[in-house]
This record gives sequence, structure tokens and C-alpha cells, in this order.
Amino acid sequence: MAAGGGGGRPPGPDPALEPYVQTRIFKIIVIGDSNVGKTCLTFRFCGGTFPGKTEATIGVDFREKTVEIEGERIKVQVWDTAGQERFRKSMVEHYYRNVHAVVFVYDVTKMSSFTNLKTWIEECNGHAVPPLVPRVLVGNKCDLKDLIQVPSSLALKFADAHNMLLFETSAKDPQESQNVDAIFMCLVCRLKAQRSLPCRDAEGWPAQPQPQPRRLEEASGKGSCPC
Ligand SMILES: Nc1nc2c(ncn2[C@@H]2O[C@H](COP(=O)(O)OP(=O)(O)OP(=O)(O)O)[C@@H](O)[C@H]2O)c(=O)[nH]1
Ligand SMILES: [Mg+2]
Repeated sequence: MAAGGGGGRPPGPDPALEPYVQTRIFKIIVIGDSNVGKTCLTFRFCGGTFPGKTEATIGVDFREKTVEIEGERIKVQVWDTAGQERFRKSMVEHYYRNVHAVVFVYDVTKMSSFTNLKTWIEECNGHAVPPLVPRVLVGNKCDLKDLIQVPSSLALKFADAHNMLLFETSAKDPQESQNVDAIFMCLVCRLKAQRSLPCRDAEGWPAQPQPQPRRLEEASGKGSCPC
């Protein structure tokens, strides 16, 4: 028989007396053409590895990672969406509902995935995503150096025109993993800053000017908030 008996609560502080700390959840959706590497990027961020084999995403896959920024634990809920129209059409409304940030992905070795970005942006705009919802642009598969079709200068111009940060990276190359983390951490930092402000607009978002686009090289700070 266990010493102490009487119900068996383990020794230590009474949970009822501990301060209740709510973990905030930020929903980030990842969209773009099929095969650009959305699943691999989200896998790299949430799981720290490159998946050996992937299949086309059907509907949506959820991945989560809890991060700590300035002493606050935040749950990042990543929605890895399907690029193929037939696998996504019934889900589109769900993707955009209450979204906190959007990651647009193209494949640097496939020009059509870059030119199609305007369709993805139109879809996003068509779902009334508030302008203060931060958006970033990600060129993936930079490890395939000899096959690059989308020059950085072109991507940067596009990102600037749409008020987005640009990240060029590779889900596959382990040396790029910090850069993949920076994509999501940058968004989380921005959301944390926006959402801790006391003055909010009608949709619950702080009445602040749009964040200014930053250059690629600014976003790759080591060990600190990429913003
Ligand atoms: N070389 C290289 N290949 C990659 C990289 N990221 C993804 N891939 C490959 O690209 C293919 C497609 O990757 P996925 O992550 O499944 O693509 P997706 O965008 O999720 O595709 P859908 O689910 O159909 O929308 C796979 O064969 C991956 O191994 C990368 O950074 N470099
Ligand atoms: Mg996928």
C-alpha cells in the first residue's frame, strides 16, 4: 500500500494554486502550387528533418510546434495545404478562417510556380484576409543550384510589390534549417508584437500601419528574432 494513501495526488505544489497561463495559438497557413515543397518545409520547421518521401497532400495536414519568445510560450499551428485543386476545393474556406499569417511558397526551379503566385494571392484576397495578417514569400529548393529558373532579383521585386518579406531556402539542405525556422519565427514575432498592443481595430487586430518589407539578407539573423 502506498504511503500517504487517501487519493494519491503526487507530492508537489497543488495545481489548483498555480497561476493559470494560457498558451496562445497562432494559425499559419502555407499555400502554393503542388510539388513546391510545402509539406517538406512544414516538416522541417515542426519536426526538424526532411521527410524521405512525401505524397501529395489531400485537404490539409496539421503540424504544431511550441516556441518560446521573450519568456512566452506560443503554439504555432501550421496548416500544410494541398496544392492540387482537386484535393483542396472543399477545404479552402477552412484554410482562411481566422488565419493569423500566410506563407506563399514557390519552387525556385520552376518558373510556373512563381508566375502562379498571383493566383494564390488573389485567392487569399478573395477570402477577406485582413490586411494586417502578415504574409511572406518563400522560394524553396535553393539546393538545386544548377536548375534555378527564378532569379532572386525578380522574386525580391515581386515581394516588395506585395509588401512581403522574401526567404529563399531549402527544406532539404540541413544547413538551411535555421533559415526555414526564421520564416515562421519572423511571423510569430510579428504576431506577438501586433497582438500585445492595447489598441485594436474592429476585427481584433491592432490599428497599426502595414509592416515594411525587408530584404532577404536581413531575415537570416542567427539565434535571435529574425525580425
Ligand atoms: N531538392 C529539393 N527537393 C525538395 C525540397 N523540398 C521538397 N522537395 C521535393 O519536392 C517534392 C514535393 O515536395 P512536397 O513537400 O510534397 O510538395 P507540396 O508542395 O507539399 O505538394 P502538394 O502536397 O501536392 O501541394 C518531393 O519530392 C520533395 O522531396 C527542397 O528543398 N529541395
Ligand atoms: Mg504537401
